[in-house]
Amino acid sequence: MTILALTDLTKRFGKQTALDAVSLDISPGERVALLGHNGAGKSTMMKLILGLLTPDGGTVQIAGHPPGSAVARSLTAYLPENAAFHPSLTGREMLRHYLRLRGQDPRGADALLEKVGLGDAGGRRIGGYSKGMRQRVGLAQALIGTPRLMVLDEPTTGLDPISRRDFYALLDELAERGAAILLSSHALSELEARTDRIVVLAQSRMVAQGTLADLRRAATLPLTVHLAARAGQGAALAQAFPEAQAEGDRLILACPQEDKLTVLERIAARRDLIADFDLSSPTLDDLYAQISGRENGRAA
Ligand SMILES: Nc1ncnc2c1ncn2[C@@H]1O[C@H](COP(=O)(O)OP(=O)(O)OP(=O)(O)O)[C@@H](O)[C@H]1O
Repeated sequence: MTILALTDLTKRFGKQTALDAVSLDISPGERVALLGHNGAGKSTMMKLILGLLTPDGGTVQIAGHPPGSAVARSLTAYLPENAAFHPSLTGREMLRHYLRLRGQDPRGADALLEKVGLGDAGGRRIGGYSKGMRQRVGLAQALIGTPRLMVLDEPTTGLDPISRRDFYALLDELAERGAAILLSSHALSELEARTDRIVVLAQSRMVAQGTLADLRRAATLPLTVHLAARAGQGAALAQAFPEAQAEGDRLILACPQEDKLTVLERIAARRDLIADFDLSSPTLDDLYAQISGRENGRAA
């Protein structure tokens, strides 16, 4: 089953193509990260999904319904990049208002506040909230009802590290209950363990998509091997791995994916010289830099 289906979705603003024939399906329980440089088309894609913009080509379907329709709206929750709230209302009053708008019992406000860690601040005016607290009000608003699709535009901007961790834990919980989640972010390192699939937009086109493992396989980036010599064996180790770079008393070796086993065999064969070693895969930052760099090069 698919909750969100984009087919050849295209949007132009005058001569500027903001989104170019993007197709994407998201299933219940999937957490998908949308990455792309400024102006790549992420917000445009989200606005098309919400029915706030009309496409120039292609289609959007939310559980089979057109975006902006009553059913699609009841299934979709949205957290905009800079959620704005009435500063003179308290967090509780604001959420009661949103609950009423969505035809729900306003007494649910306290449970929502509790859920996003604002249980103690519900009686204070939003004007006095920090940026992170306002972001949490936005998240609480997005949790009203039982959204099947959550569209979150840079939701962790302004959140401190603990709040980010709590935020992703909440997303995990929602995904476990079957919500499909599409979130954009520039904070790549925090997405590595927290999303099931990564979609990369560049120059308005989708240039890569897959799990982190898929992207790693498709990339030509090497793994990095760190070797630490046994006492007094630094020079001998450097001779055994002449292609490595020395950094203090450690050696750093770039290891192409296809040579992984060969390099491990060489390490095992020289265990007399090696006290310890580490093997690290390219990070999402490395992969993203490679993918978007490649595309920028193509566009130049
Ligand atoms: N209302 C609009 N009118 C004209 N051009 C627009 C409009 N909205 C977006 N664009 C253009 O479409 C392109 C994609 O913009 P979009 O806001 O979707 O990018 P983004 O990936 O969300 O960027 P950011 O990371 O900066 O939020 C940009 O070139 C932008 O200038």
